[in-house]
Amino acid sequence: MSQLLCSRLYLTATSRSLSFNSLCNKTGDKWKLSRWYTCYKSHAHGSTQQPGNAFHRIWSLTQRAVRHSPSRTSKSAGLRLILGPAVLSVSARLFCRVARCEADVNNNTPGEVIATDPVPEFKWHMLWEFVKPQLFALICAVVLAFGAAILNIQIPLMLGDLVNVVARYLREHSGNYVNEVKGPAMKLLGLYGIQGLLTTGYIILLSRVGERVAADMRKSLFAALLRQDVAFFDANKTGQLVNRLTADIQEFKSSFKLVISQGLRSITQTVGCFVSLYVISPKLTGLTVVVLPCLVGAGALIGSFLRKLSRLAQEQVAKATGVADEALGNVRTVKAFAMEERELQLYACEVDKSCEMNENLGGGIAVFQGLSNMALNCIVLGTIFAGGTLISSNELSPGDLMSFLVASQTVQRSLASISILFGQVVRGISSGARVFEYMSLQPTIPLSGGGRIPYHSLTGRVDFMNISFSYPTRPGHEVLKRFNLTLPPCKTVAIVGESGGGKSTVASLLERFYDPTSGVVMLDGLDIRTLDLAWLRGQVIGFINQEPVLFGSSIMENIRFGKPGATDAEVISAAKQANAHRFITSFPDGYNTMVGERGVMLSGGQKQRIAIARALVKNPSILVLDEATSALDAESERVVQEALDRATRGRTVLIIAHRLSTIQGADFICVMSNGRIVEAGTHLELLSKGGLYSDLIRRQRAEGQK
Ligand SMILES: Nc1ncnc2c1ncn2[C@@H]1O[C@H](COP(=O)(O)OP(=O)(O)OP(=O)(O)O)[C@@H](O)[C@H]1O
Repeated sequence: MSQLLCSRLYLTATSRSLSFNSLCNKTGDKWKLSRWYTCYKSHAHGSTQQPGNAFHRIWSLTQRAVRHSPSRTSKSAGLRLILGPAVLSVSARLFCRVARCEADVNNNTPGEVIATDPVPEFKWHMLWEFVKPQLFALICAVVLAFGAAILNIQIPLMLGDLVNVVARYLREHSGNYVNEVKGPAMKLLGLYGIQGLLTTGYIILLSRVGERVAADMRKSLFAALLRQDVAFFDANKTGQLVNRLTADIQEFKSSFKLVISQGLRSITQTVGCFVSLYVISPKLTGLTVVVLPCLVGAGALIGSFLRKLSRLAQEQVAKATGVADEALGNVRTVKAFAMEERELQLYACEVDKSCEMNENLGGGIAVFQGLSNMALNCIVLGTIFAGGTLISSNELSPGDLMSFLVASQTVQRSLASISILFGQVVRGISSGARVFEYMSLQPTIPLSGGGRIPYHSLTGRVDFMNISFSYPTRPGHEVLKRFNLTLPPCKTVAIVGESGGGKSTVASLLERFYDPTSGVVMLDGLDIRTLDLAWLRGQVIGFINQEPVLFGSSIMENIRFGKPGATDAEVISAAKQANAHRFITSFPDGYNTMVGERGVMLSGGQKQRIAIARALVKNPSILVLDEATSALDAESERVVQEALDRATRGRTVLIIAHRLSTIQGADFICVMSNGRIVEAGTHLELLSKGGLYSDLIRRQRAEGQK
């Protein structure tokens, strides 16, 4: 409708010589946007006032500035009359809601929803490494995008030519109308066609480049994460790391594509169209130069509000997803405690909040689009009024006015997209910086770092010599204190003791998940820090813990995880040793049975036996059993224990156990307390001592009789 009205006005202005000077006064000086913005910033970020009050105060300042302006005109007053109350109420509500939403999100989980970590430095040389393989496609995309933008600058001028031809024909009524129009119209059509082709070309190339860069970054980041040592995963949440792989790389990819497509196009078009505007009419250009920045500034301000609202809404959606994720991931616990209703309420509460935020966002966008449409149409109107005056004084042709209108619309669109682009670029750079930061992290215990593999076959002797250790995440808390222990070749050594005494920590040091703060762990007389870590973990040490984690693939693949190149026969032999072959073959799909996510489709005892088979398939010299049977019922424990007894023959074994009944046959038993060995000997020797070990035995027997 507004376009129809404008075209009517355009026709009136170009056909009649009316004077519209009074309507051409500039209004940009009255809005005092810079003052408004400064006020908004100081109130929004520093003030202790209610955000809504702050907004009203800012608005009244603006109103006062408008009222006291000496050059008030009827147009600005009219605008203020129409827009003032509406904008005031809608914007104040929007402002309050943004502030409230932010407070909500901050209050619910402090420091978790809104990331406050300082943004690391963006590493351009790392980006270059990913862009280099796509350089040719990227250069082609840039050239095509640049070409499309240059052609876009030509369009207003050619449209003007076309209008001039029509106007001349109307004035002179000579020649054939179709012949007159055909030439410029065909040229214009050709230009549209070429521009369409260039646009298609650069978008295809750019999405290819973007996708490939993102895919390479994902692979590289995943490799970098897997390279890190266990201490890194103690300190970083899995969700955060997964977010780097997904959301951050997605954000970076979007920004990357946007900068090259929209950024390049918008800047080229803005500069080119401004030159065209100036060539067509310096006077009209002067008017545009005054009004446009004000509108773009206001647009950027509202846009930043909306982006903030959008970010908060996204974070709230992520929070709701987190609640659902946790409930579904732990569905057995939820059901066991009949907490379905509570989880539903929690989720519904988070979803309602996100719904409210998204509604606010939708409202904000609607207001923004309504206002910006109106403002742009007002500019068209003003240009037609002013252009009509120039036409009446023969300073401008109707075609030139048309060119000017189209070119100025292109400039407005380009400036608007540059302002949006700016925020996107900032977000993209910070996402990229975080991704590159993780990529360049070097593990303190590198998996492959030139460590050696001994030529001789191992005896399997292990010595913990004078070990002191604190976890990197808790440096002040010494878990092991000058700890000494020898695991003789082919013997079974058990560690027992109170909970939290440091038993599992000893196993972690042998696996070299961590390095001791002081002291050495020796394997066959060699410091394990000098040995090849992949060899040590992959071939020398087999590890079975209390809660075996299986992957969501087949039983065959899960056992083969212990030795990637193992033949089917090796896998089956390991399964037999682990007492697992019989139950596996009782399944309809046998070794191809899928075990479900984390092995949920198997019983605890079955999972444990597959884990034993997985450890045995690599035929390790050293076996570490960290409470391998403590989660099982009596019958499962019997079958698993039988498998373990067979598995431990001919190997050096370290058993960490709670249930003392399972380690009575060990060659040597150590009792740990507070990071030290306080008693050591065989079962009978320790019993005869009557110390901590016999205390523990007595307590467990008493508990068993209850
Ligand atoms: N990843 C870790 N980061 C920081 N501290 C840890 C970590 N793992 C364990 N600890 C701490 O180290 C101490 C020893 O833990 P460890 O797991 O070795 O004890 P444990 O004797 O095996 O206990 P339990 O018998 O209960 O399994 C505990 O105080 C524990 O809180």
